[in-house]
Amino acid sequence: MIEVRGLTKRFGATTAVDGLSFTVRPGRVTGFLGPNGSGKSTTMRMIVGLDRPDAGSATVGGRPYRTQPAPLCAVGALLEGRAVHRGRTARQHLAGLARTHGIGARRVSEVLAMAGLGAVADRRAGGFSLGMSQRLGVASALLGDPAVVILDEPVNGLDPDGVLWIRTLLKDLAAQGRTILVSSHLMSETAVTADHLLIIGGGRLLADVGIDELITRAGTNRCLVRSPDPDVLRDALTAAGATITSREADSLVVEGLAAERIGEVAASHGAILYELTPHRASLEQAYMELTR
Ligand SMILES: Nc1ncnc2c1ncn2[C@@H]1O[C@H](COP(=O)(O)OP(=O)(O)OP(=O)(O)O)[C@@H](O)[C@H]1O
Repeated sequence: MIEVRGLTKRFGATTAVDGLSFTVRPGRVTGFLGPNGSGKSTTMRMIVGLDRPDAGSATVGGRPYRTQPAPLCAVGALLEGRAVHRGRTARQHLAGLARTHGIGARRVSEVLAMAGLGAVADRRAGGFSLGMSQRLGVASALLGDPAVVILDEPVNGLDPDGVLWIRTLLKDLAAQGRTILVSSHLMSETAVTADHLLIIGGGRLLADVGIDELITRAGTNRCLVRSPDPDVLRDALTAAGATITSREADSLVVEGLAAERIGEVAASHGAILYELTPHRASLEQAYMELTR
């Protein structure tokens, strides 16, 4: 568990983080969302003791990061601009970190494989692409088998393969009961992986909310419905209280009814469904409205 209370950081006249309080719980992926410059990195840096707060506190598993006896085993963090000695190989880099915590060579090989770096483990990290460097950063974060994982924009620089890898990894880590905090400035990316969202703007908390609740709260319950019986469906859904905002050959955009209810209405009228997709654009809209 991560607990942040009244956290504040100023850089000269800029208040980067402004009285932030939130709790990040285990067993789920928490997305830390906000536009560029909203204070995500600064918050994460304060959680792991790299920046000193002007006010407030952050604890991991009940104690400040700086007082953790074996920090790598308590918190795994990937932060922007993490330094890797360019002349060292990926394995040497990890082995160096491992030595500071009495972690063995076997765990180094394990995290190299987990990060998909097995084949390049003995190449110099200086020649790594941005995506490979990100993978090495994630491998470093997981080295100590930490209960809490903090990743700052891990998708940056990853190819589609890498993006899929990180999504699956985050979900697996959460399913193992770990606490996962992952930042992004993109709702579309976060919505795929996160169960819960912390949305910030101007260093302040705008929302601490489950993804499903955000959709409901935004009141933009929109679904794309494809069917060979669009006329039957249009009439039945309208009668059930929905608004049809668009109609094409075999598809309808339906507002005001949850996907489950649309399915029930279709079944009770014997209408075949080819597709029933809750609109992710509505999440994007809710995010834009919150952070405007
Ligand atoms: N070391 C620093 N010195 C001066 N200003 C800083 C420093 N670090 C951050 N800031 C400022 O604090 C604010 C918050 O920055 P931060 O990097 O935490 O935001 P962010 O949400 O992580 O943005 P991004 O998505 O662009 O990384 C910005 O206005 C930034 O310019």
